[in-house]
Amino acid sequence: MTKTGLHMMQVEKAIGGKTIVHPFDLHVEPGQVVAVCGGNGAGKSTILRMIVGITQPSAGTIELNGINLKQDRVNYLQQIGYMPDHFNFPAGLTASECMRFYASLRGRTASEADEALKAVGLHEARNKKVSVFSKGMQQRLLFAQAMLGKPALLVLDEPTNGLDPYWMGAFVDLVNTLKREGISVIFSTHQLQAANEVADRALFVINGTIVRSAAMEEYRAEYGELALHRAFSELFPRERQPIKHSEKTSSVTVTIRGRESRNGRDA
Ligand SMILES: Nc1ncnc2c1ncn2[C@@H]1O[C@H](COP(=O)(O)OP(=O)(O)OP(=O)(O)O)[C@@H](O)[C@H]1O
Repeated sequence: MTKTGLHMMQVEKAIGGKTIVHPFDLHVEPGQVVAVCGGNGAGKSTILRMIVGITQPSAGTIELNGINLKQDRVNYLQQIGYMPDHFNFPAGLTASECMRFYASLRGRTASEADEALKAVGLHEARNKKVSVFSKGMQQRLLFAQAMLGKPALLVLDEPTNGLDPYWMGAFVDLVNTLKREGISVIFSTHQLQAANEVADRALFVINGTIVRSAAMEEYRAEYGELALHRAFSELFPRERQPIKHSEKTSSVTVTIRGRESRNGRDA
């Protein structure tokens, strides 16, 4: 039977002899929303960039709906929409021209491009040049291109950066709509409020190690409201300390310093 969702097994990244992301396992189910949280330079973007095939893992296996990234890259990538943390849009193009360009690259129609622009509230601004867009508008355009064609998995790097409170709320609504359609979403963020509101599961990354991965119910049971803010304050001071092997995980297996732990117990 085909495995559904995203499966990352013993994935790690080292550059020039330095480990940027320590080995970890992660499963994202269809329709599940996962937040990747952590401070600057923790390794969040590197994890996302490995999922979208921009950065090649040094070891491990990545599969989406049974398709292996390494063995069948084209079909694997067709299932993914990616929003990078920053991007230089082609100079001189309007929002509509940009979206139609992305749509043509992905074999999607102009009306799908228009629908995606509407979904992020850029329909009125469609004939404006992207070069005059505010940061928040550019973020929404990047989100729209990632959503094009409703891929199985959306990978969003800092999607809420630059969004005002209204669009932060709209982001939560949009993600919830995608989730209801069975689309999985994994996103990195420094803004724990957005993660609190929309995630089903949250990972905390410190110095390239996933120190905790748990369902939101688990965080809420432990910390109550604003669960991720409290979890972050508890985990963050440990940044310069050795990571203990007893870190709790939920259904995800996390490998810390080369040893494997499932649900907080040795596997
Ligand atoms: N190509 C590279 N060569 C060398 N080091 C790199 C490379 N890419 C990333 N790194 C390092 O890996 C670490 C993790 O970087 P990454 O961009 O994944 O962090 P991040 O959690 O997304 O940070 P931020 O929140 O600041 O965007 C950083 O120390 C970074 O300097």
